Amino acid sequence: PLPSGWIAKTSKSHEGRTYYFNTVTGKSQWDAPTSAAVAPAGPATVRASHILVKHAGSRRPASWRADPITISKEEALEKLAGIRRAIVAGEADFAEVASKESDCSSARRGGDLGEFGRGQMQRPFEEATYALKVGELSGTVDTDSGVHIILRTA
Ligand SMILES: N=C(N)NCCC[C@H](NC(=O)[C@@H]1CCC/C1=C\[C@H](COP(=O)(O)O)NC(=O)[C@@H](N)Cc1ccccc1)C(N)=O
Repeated sequence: PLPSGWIAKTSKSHEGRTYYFNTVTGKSQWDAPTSAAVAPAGPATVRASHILVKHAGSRRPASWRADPITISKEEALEKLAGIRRAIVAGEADFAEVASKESDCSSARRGGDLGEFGRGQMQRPFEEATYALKVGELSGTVDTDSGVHIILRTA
């Protein structure tokens, strides 16, 4: 059997040759994976809150806060850096700032996204969250939705 996370697939472009696809990392390879090759999966689910600042390049440049959202990505990064500094300095409470500033519908829950497992969030968001210890605050994380800071809560 294949190590967990891997599936065998039949290649369409190489006369039906079998190849191997890792459903966690999205990697494909010709040779059968050995168990050492499996990426560390980490816990089945994590819980996090986030603050999302969208910008003109966001995949959906609109939110409960503003429609349309027209600030540039640079401005969004500056805004988020200011928010992060205030939180780290203890001058602002994460949930309070999320409820006022986050362009995600989770704003109404203080940024709380609830629990999620691998494969649910956009990859950069997932990787950043799984890399955090519980209670740790991420740096700025870039996804197609915009720029985020993430607080891992479980
Ligand atoms: N709990 C889930 N599985 N819900 C589906 C998540 C879909 C996932 N979302 C993301 O990866 C980013 C990072 C976190 C939020 C988010 C994006 C957007 C905002 O960006 P936009 O889509 O306008 O570009 N907010 C959401 O999705 C919200 N439903 C998240 C949420 C809100 C309230 C309660 C729980 C979850 C994706 N694969 O696109």
